[in-house]
Amino acid sequence: MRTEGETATNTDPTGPWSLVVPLKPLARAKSRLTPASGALLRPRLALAFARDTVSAALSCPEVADVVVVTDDTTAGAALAALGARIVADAPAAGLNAALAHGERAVRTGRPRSALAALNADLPALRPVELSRVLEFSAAFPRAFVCDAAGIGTTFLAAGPGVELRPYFGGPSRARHLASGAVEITLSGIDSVRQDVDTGDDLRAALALGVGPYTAGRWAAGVRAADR
Ligand SMILES: Nc1nc2c(ncn2[C@@H]2O[C@H](COP(=O)(O)OP(=O)(O)OP(=O)(O)O)[C@@H](O)[C@H]2O)c(=O)[nH]1
Ligand SMILES: C=C(OP(=O)(O)O)C(=O)O
Repeated sequence: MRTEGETATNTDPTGPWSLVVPLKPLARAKSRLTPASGALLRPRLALAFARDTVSAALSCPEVADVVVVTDDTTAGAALAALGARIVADAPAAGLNAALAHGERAVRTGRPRSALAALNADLPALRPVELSRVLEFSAAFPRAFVCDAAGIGTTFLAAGPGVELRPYFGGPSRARHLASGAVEITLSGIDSVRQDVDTGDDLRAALALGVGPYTAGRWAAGVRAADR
């Protein structure tokens, strides 16, 4: 594990980043949130989280493009309107297959691109914090950020010409460490770590300060017009 103060092995700048954001169909997304949100609000919150995540990512000066891998047409249209490129989840074989598919889509067009996977459930994501993570990651072949719970992963980066090799899902922090990826232990990147799976996670994200889509959706709840 490397910390902020340690010497990096390669300080070459990697140039602009491509981010791959996976998103499950909204009808199935964020199922663990149902007890806190109710069944009607849950898919709308899942979309709001993705909009805030993609919007913050696109605001980072280091980010050249954001590729969203999803089969959800509603989410695809909403995220394309923000400036993301939408790629169908053609493998339909789960999260890591979707990320590998997104990686191929990026590298077909930009073979030497630095690339990172970023979960779509980071509604408090702050561009300045993601920028720090990208800058730090640029020094290593592969690097990751563990989630707020300290068990999973919210971000995994691969430098130019380096395969992403994602091992997301459940206790992925240990798998990413075992795979040789460097854990990013920067302080002050809470917004990059705060994924939202449960009601407690949502409360933590709201306390950090969520983006406008999530704030608006949470405040409005499920309006009569949405039913
Ligand atoms: N394209 C794609 N994205 C996925 C898939 N599975 C999970 N994701 C996305 O991967 C990220 C992390 O997934 P989770 O935190 O487990 O989110 P989730 O699957 O919606 O949550 P739960 O239903 O509560 O398990 C989120 O952005 C999900 O939308 C998949 O099979 N395909
Ligand atoms: C996708 C992951 O976990 P979760 O489903 O708990 O967000 C992960 O952390 O790799």
